[in-house]
Formats: sequence, structure tokens, C-alpha cells
Amino acid sequence: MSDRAMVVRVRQHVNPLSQKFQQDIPVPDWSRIYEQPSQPLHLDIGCARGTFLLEMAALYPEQNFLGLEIRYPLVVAANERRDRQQLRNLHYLWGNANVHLSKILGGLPLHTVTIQFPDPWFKRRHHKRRVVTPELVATLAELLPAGGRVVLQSDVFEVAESMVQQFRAHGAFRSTCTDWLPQSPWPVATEREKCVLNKGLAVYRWQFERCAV
Ligand SMILES: C[S@@+](CC[C@H](N)C(=O)[O-])C[C@H]1O[C@@H](n2cnc3c(N)ncnc32)[C@H](O)[C@@H]1O
Repeated sequence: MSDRAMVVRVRQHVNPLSQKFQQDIPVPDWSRIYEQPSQPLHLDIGCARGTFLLEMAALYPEQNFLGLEIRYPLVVAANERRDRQQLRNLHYLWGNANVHLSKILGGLPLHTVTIQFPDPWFKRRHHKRRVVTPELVATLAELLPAGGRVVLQSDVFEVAESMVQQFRAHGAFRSTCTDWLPQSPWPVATEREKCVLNKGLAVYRWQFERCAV
């Protein structure tokens, strides 16, 4: 079946604070997932259908890629696409970035984290559902080694600014840029990014590096 025919219909947003997304999740045996588990890992938080990582994994076989997504049907469909392309350096996992990161990443050589076009949750009373929180930043500071990278992107200025402020507020991260990046650091655009760029809208991007302790 073609990828076009495999379009998976899912709810547009889910509430990451709801009880069902706090439960424990099974974490795979990474040595059975990745052909070379010791390769540096790029984690994409909120990968949706996973197209960005599918293309990145084919371009960079010397890295491993992990897409974390809270909407289960998208994860199943993304892993099916990965299997059809026979990529052994890519996996998609169902989980909540605000709950499961430490459990998922224990033992994996995390090097790069992308948080791209996260759900904006515009209403003030919903801001607490946004994926970037001080706790998420602190968890990433623990999991990333010195020199590890965090790339943030959003088309919503307020969301981009809030993400940048939270990473800036944590002493473990330093900006590698002094202004919004004019271009993506990646040769591949995300699904949302393509949509935004096609409409001629702006994208706000920033990059951080994990400092040495
Ligand atoms: C607007 S989409 C952007 C998808 C993709 N990064 C892109 O740029 O095209 C945000 C994604 O993050 C997922 N998401 C939201 N909160 C999450 C959480 N706490 N943990 C994991 N994924 C989450 C959503 O289900 C959604 O697929």
C-alpha cells in the first residue's frame, strides 16, 4: 500500500496532562532496535507522522534517530513506514516527553534534541500543556552530554520566545546564536515547517549547546 493510502486519521490535539498519558510505558531493548546502538542519538520530541526523521535517518546512517510522539496511531504508522524503508537507525516511540524521557533515554548516547513546531496551546489556561517546561529543560540538561545540541523551531513567536527563555534560564545551556537563525540547520523540513513556508510565514529558530559541567 502506498504511503498516501496509509494516511492515519487521529485527533488533532491530545491533552498531555490527562491521566492516560502519565502511565508507565514499555521501553524497548535498544540493542534489538538499532543496528548500532552506540551511535549518537538524535531525539525529535513531538515527531507527529515522523517524515522529518525518516528523511534524516536515510541521509545520516552514522547517527540513530528516535521520534517521540504522544498520539499512538501516528507512532504505529511511522514505524510501518520505517520498516518499508528498512532503516535500522530509526525508531518511533509512543510516550509523553514530560513524563517518560529519563526512562526512555537511560543508556542511549543522546547528542541532539529537536523540538519543532510544538502544539501552541494558545489559551492562557492551556499554557501548562505546552511541551517545553522548566522540568523538561532540567531533564534534558541531565541527559545531554557537554556539546549536545538542542534545536527549537516554531512559527508562533510567543511559543518560540517562551521556549528560548526557558532554556536560557537554565545554567546548563548556552545559545550558539545571538538572534533567530535565518535558516534551519537541517537539510530537511518538518511537516509543519513545509506548510508554514508554503504560506510564506516566518519561522523562529534557535540553537543551544549543553555546556561542560
Ligand atoms: C504541531 S505538531 C508538530 C509535528 C512536527 N514536529 C512538525 O514540525 O511537523 C506537535 C506534535 O507534538 C506532539 N506532542 C504534543 N505534546 C507532546 C508530549 N508531551 N510528548 C510527546 N509528543 C507530544 C503532538 O501530538 C504533535 O504530533
